[in-house]
Amino acid sequence: MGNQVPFNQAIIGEGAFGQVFRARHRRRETLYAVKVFKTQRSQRGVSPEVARECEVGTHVRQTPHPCIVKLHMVTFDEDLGLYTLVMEFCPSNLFQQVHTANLEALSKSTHYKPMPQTLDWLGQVFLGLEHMHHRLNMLFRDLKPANVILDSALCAKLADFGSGRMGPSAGAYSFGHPAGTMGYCAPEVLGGMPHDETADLYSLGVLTWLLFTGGMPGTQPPVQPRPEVHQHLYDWMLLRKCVEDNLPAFRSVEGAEPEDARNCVHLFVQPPDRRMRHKELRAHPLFQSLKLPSYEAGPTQVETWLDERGFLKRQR
Ligand SMILES: Nc1ncnc2c1ncn2[C@@H]1O[C@H](COP(=O)(O)OP(=O)(O)OP(=O)(O)O)[C@@H](O)[C@H]1O
Repeated sequence: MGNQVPFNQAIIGEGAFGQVFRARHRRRETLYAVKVFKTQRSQRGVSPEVARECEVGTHVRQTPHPCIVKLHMVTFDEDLGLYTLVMEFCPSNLFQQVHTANLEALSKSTHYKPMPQTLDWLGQVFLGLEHMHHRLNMLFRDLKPANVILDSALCAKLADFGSGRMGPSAGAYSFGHPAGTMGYCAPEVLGGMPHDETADLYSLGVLTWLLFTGGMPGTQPPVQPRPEVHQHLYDWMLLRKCVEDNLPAFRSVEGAEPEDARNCVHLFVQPPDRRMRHKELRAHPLFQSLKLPSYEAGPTQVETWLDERGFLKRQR
């Protein structure tokens, strides 16, 4: 990439703190995604949010995992005051997949049909979270479909560390506002209460529900605008009601029974002390057919498992 300046046409997207560009290596044909953080000229140094994202990114880069986006470089240019993350390029994400499946159902006046890879994607997200929680002692805190990106072999990877943090949280908001995204983030995070890895597992429950039903939590507008935390509790109650009443219905997915999926989501959307943890999820009937690599497995064994299931990107 050297001194190449990305063209406008190569912008992939924009987050609260930076833009993501697609870039091609000059000699090799490899594509990269480059996240460049916005800085304000008047400001001395970068914002604490950006510094946090880069700190978390640096840890992820040092101990990589096949189910977390590969970070090639985390750089800081002192003269320009510019932080940059260079990542592997992933052409799609779970939000796009669910959205497309919903549009297809609408256009054919039929019901949402989950992608056949659904269970594998959930297994991959689970492994990425397990690595973050237990190997890196880190919380992700913004698990949602748009932050699960898919590489060219359709392998799911966690991306966007802007809400991540090292270790559990005592509850206070780090940057004056709660981490995460409404509808997906656990009520205790939004309520400013202490939280740990079970907060990410709550979001995994929402993601599971979404992939199996195509539904969107919180899409029903509240009668009156509510403070954020009330809106979130409303989302939580709505989701629990949906799971209990089977609305919208859990659909069949290759290798998984809809009833197992519903039971699994139910165990995730409980209050934190009653939520399933990693060990229980590994033993849950929904995940057993995946034969997940053991917790002790290193990246090579995880790659072998991905290869056996048809999700390994071939190096060029
Ligand atoms: N490695 C990647 N490959 C391809 N696209 C990516 C990659 N990383 C991020 N993107 C895409 O770039 C866009 C912006 O991502 P980014 O993480 O900056 O922001 P966000 O999640 O949209 O917002 P925020 O950071 O405010 O939560 C998203 O559409 C995301 O899917």
